[in-house]
Amino acid sequence: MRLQQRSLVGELRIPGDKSISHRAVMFGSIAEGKTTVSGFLPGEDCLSTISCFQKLGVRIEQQGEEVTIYGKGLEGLQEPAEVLDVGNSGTTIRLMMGILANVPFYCTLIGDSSIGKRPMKRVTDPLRSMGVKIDGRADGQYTPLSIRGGSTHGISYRSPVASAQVKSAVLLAGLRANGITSVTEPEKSRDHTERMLAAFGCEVKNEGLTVTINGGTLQATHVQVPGDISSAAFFLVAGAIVPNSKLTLKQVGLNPTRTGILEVLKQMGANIIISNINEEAFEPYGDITIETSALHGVEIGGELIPRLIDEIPVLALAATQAEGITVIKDAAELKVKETNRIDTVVKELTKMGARIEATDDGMIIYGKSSLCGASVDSHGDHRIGMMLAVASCIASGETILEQAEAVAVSYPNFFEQLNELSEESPR
Ligand SMILES: O=C(O)C1=C[C@@H](OP(=O)(O)O)[C@@H](O)[C@H](O)C1
Ligand SMILES: C=C(OP(=O)(O)O)C(=O)O
Repeated sequence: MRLQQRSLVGELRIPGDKSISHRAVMFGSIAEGKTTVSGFLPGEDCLSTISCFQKLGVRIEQQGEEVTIYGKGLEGLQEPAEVLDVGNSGTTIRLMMGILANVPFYCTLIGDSSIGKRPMKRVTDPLRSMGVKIDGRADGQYTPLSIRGGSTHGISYRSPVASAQVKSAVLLAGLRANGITSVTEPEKSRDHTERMLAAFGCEVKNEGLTVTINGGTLQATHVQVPGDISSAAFFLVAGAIVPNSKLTLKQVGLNPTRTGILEVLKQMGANIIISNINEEAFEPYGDITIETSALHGVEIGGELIPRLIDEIPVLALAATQAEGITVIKDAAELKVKETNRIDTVVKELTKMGARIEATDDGMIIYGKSSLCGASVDSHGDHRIGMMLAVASCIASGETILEQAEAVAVSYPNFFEQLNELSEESPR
């Protein structure tokens, strides 16, 4: 795909939150009754979740952003005749394993080549200690994985990583476990599972960094999915770094476990206004306006990292346009995402003229540098692809993006929206 400089002005409706869309389908599939979902993200990852639950015998109808799920409870799931293919989606495989821990039948789980490199022991270890039978490559570290659940018991699990996928898998496995199941994390990760379990009528206790569940049955409900702040992040950074830009992003999720990006951009000096906030919904949302801003470098680490983990590639781009040095630390988790995002960010932004170094747990970016067009590659990672497309908006000359189609994993209409905005003020 060929891309070039442009300024960005206008209003956008950001597509539905990926984490919440996955959970709406999963929880609807194991709830009793008809769950309806509006604002669903029809991205490839969430479509993989739908397809897996259909193979587990759940009737699910999806038309664009509207989904209807005819749940018959956990006991309504059926042993699938085929392998469950999660595609590129870590959320699908890890949360689904937690759900499959509750049922006494056999499933095999596979994914694409990226999923084949992502660590699964973080989930297989605690689930095995609950009594689930799991086998897989490298003793259950990698796909293909096979799982047979059934009679399990609760555990008090202290997770070594702040991961919502690990936390969710263990909590979901606790739904039919004998006794109490709790998870304690080193830092607070996104809490969509806890909020949505409560919305489906299941009691969840939150105490500091510990979440506890004492079994539970889910009742169908309606889920309204807000816009995905991780998708909005690309336009937030674009609005801040592209000259003569002003963007308003409508109805974006503002769950505090996800809003680290807003805190960091403000700290960097970005002009951000949040309006029309709705706190009544089970997931808060509001409109975010951002305009071209003079940014300066910052240090990003600690408890902030899980609250902006997926936004780090695009924050690294923002840092190339900030005066001074930006240090990103405590972010070794980036190495086990769709790609090693420390390596792919550094490699691709260097091609465009950025001064950026990889460290063991993050990166150091020396701003401000002028970026130039180059031949760059998403490496099949949606977030790297979108970050590079935003970089092309400020780069001199033409940028050629290989494997641009990867963006469909989380943001199928990303290029359409980018083009619509820049049509209003071509340069
Ligand atoms: O639970 C979720 O929906 C997610 C949790 C995060 O992963 P980890 O749990 O591995 O941190 C995040 O990076 C991913 O995009 C979505
Ligand atoms: C890491 C991501 O997703 P997942 O873990 O679900 O593949 C992401 O969307 O950036």
